Formats: sequence, C-alpha cells, structure tokens
Amino acid sequence: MEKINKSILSKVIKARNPESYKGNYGRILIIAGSLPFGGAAILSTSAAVHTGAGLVTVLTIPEKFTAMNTAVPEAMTLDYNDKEEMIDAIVKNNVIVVGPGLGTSPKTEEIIDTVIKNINPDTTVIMDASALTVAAEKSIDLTSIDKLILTPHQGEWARLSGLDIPEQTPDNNLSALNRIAPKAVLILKKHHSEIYSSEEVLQIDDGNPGMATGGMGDTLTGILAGFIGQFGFSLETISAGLYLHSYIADKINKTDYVVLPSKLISKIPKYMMKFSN
Ligand SMILES: NC(=O)C1=CN([C@@H]2O[C@H](COP(=O)(O)OP(=O)(O)OC[C@H]3O[C@@H](n4cnc5c(N)ncnc54)[C@H](O)[C@@H]3O)[C@@H](O)[C@H]2O)[C@@H](O)CC1
Ligand SMILES: Nc1ncnc2c1ncn2[C@@H]1O[C@H](COP(=O)(O)OP(=O)(O)O)[C@@H](O)[C@H]1O
Ligand SMILES: [Mg+2]
Repeated sequence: MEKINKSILSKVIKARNPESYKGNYGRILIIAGSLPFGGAAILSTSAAVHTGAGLVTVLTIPEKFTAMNTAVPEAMTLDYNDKEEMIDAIVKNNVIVVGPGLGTSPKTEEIIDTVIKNINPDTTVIMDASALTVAAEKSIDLTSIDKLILTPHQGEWARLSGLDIPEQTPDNNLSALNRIAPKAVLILKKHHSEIYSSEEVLQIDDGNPGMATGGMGDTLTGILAGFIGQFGFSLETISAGLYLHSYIADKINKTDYVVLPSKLISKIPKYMMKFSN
C-alpha cells in the first residue's frame, strides 16, 4: 500500500492569488448536529472555516444557532427542518458535508434523500458518521453521486460494508466499496487511516492515540470540505486533507497527552501557510 507523505501538502496547498475573493474558495454546506450532538456540527464547520473555505453555511436545528454563531461567527446558519431552505442550500453549494452529529432519527434519512435528489452533478458530497449509519440501515443507494467521499471509522464501515473489523482487509474493502459506490473515495479511519478508490489504495503513517477523542472525525470532514472547495476534487486533495489532520495532531501530541479537536482546528491556518510557500 502506497504511503502518503508530507510532500503532498506543498503540492496541494496553493498560495492565494492577490486578485481573488471569497467566491474563489468554495461554497461549503455542512448538514450536521441535533439536540445531543451540537458539538459535532460546530467542529466540522469550524474546521472548514479555519481551512480557508470561502463561504460556509451550516444546516442544523434552530436550537443550536446561538451556540453555532458564538463558536463560529464566520458561518451562516439555516434550519434543516425547512425543506425549501434545505433544497435551496443544496443547490447553491459545491461541497456538502452530511452526517456529523445528525443522529439516526428518520430526519437523517430524509436529509440524505434530499441531498441525493437535488445536488448538481459537479458537487462533492462527504458522508460521515450518522449519515453512514443510516445509509447502511436503510440500504440507501449511493451510486448516483459522482463525487462522493465516505469517511467511516471501522465501526461505521462494518455497518456499511458488512465486514467485521478483522475482515477489513484491503481486498475486502475494495470489493465492498465497488459494490456500495464504485465511483466513491473511501477514507477508512483508524490508526494509520487508509484511502480506497478505483485509482489507488493509500495509507498515512501519521496520527496518534491522542486523537482518540470525540469530535476528531467531525473535524476531518471540515478540513476535507475546505480543501476540496479551494483546491478541487482529486485523490491528491483528499490525501492532503487527511494528512494535514494527522500531521497537526502529531505536532500537538509532542506536548499534549490528548489532542483536542478545537486546538487542532486553531492551528490549521498556521500550518497551511507554512506549506503554501
Ligand atoms: N461533540 C459531539 O457532538 C460529538 C458527536 N458525535 C456524533 O455522535 C454520533 C455517533 O457517533 P459515534 O462514532 O460516537 O458512535 P457509533 O455508534 O456510530 O460508533 C461507535 C461504535 O463503533 C465501534 N468502533 C469500532 N471501531 C471504531 C473506531 N475505530 N472508532 C470509533 N468507533 C469504533 C465502537 O465500538 C462503537 O460500537 C455521530 O453522529 C457523531 O458525529 C461524535 O462525533 C462524538 C462528538
Ligand atoms: N489511535 C489512533 N491513531 C491514529 N489516529 C486515530 C487514533 N484514534 C483515532 N484516530 C483518528 O481520529 C479520528 C476519529 O474519528 P471518529 O471516530 O469519526 O471521531 P468522532 O466521530 O468522535 O468525531 C479519525 O481520523 C481517526 O483516524
Ligand atoms: Mg465520527
């Protein structure tokens, strides 16, 4: 399995054109959060904003608007219970994260269905967490999405693929992905996460057990969205986003026993600047 190394960062992260404006850096929609899991929506949104995404909108529940606007004032807030507002937002944005903290109520199935029916063909969809659990439970057909990234941890991948963790070998993972969504890119999150696609299978050697804390995967979704919004959808962009997440976590883990997702997020702009030159 080919390894992703640090050189991917300077390859993907570009210095900004002086003549540019926010419209050049992606329109990101994060569909996330529910009563018990508001933090997941905040972390995903905050990570996208700190990665440099031009415009970030979060579709969540109104009960979480104040918390969201306080934690991430850069992001706009909309209500996913308002179907028209949801469809309008799905049509207007070019990268959509769906799943962090949504929970497994029937609403989540409705949201996934609405995304699938209304996205533009060029829109990237990043499916994580509850969206993966519900897609597995309800056998939702994901094959129509052209630019799809699945980001399960091993437990979520077990539900989606039917493979118990010891059966999650590269060959089995590839054939399961081929069955579930042949055009998709799979990031299987674990110690030394792996990327599966029809082009290549890749792995990172970075990352540490200080990352084993709630919200670390939610954070990754925002980084991936911000990267794709700015640098385009490609295996290289996805690899760079995955790598940066663990790279910063390893820097923090030199001094910190646990890597807090919010601390990792606060360091994203500094490390992106370092690799953009
Ligand atoms: N602050 C927040 O609001 C947070 C919200 N969260 C949300 O909580 C919901 C449930 O997600 P969870 O992942 O906690 O629960 P899940 O029930 O979806 O997954 C956990 C299960 O997977 C198994 N598992 C196997 N391998 C694993 C691995 N490598 N990593 C993690 N679990 C593994 C565990 O044993 C457990 O049975 C999601 O919507 C998620 O986004 C979490 O992200 C935690 C933080
Ligand atoms: N022991 C570990 N070594 C390396 N990376 C880890 C380790 N534990 C967790 N991680 C990383 O942290 C993230 C956890 O994601 P996830 O379980 O979805 O978290 P959450 O849903 O709580 O946000 C993944 O990117 C995973 O690879
Ligand atoms: Mg998760």
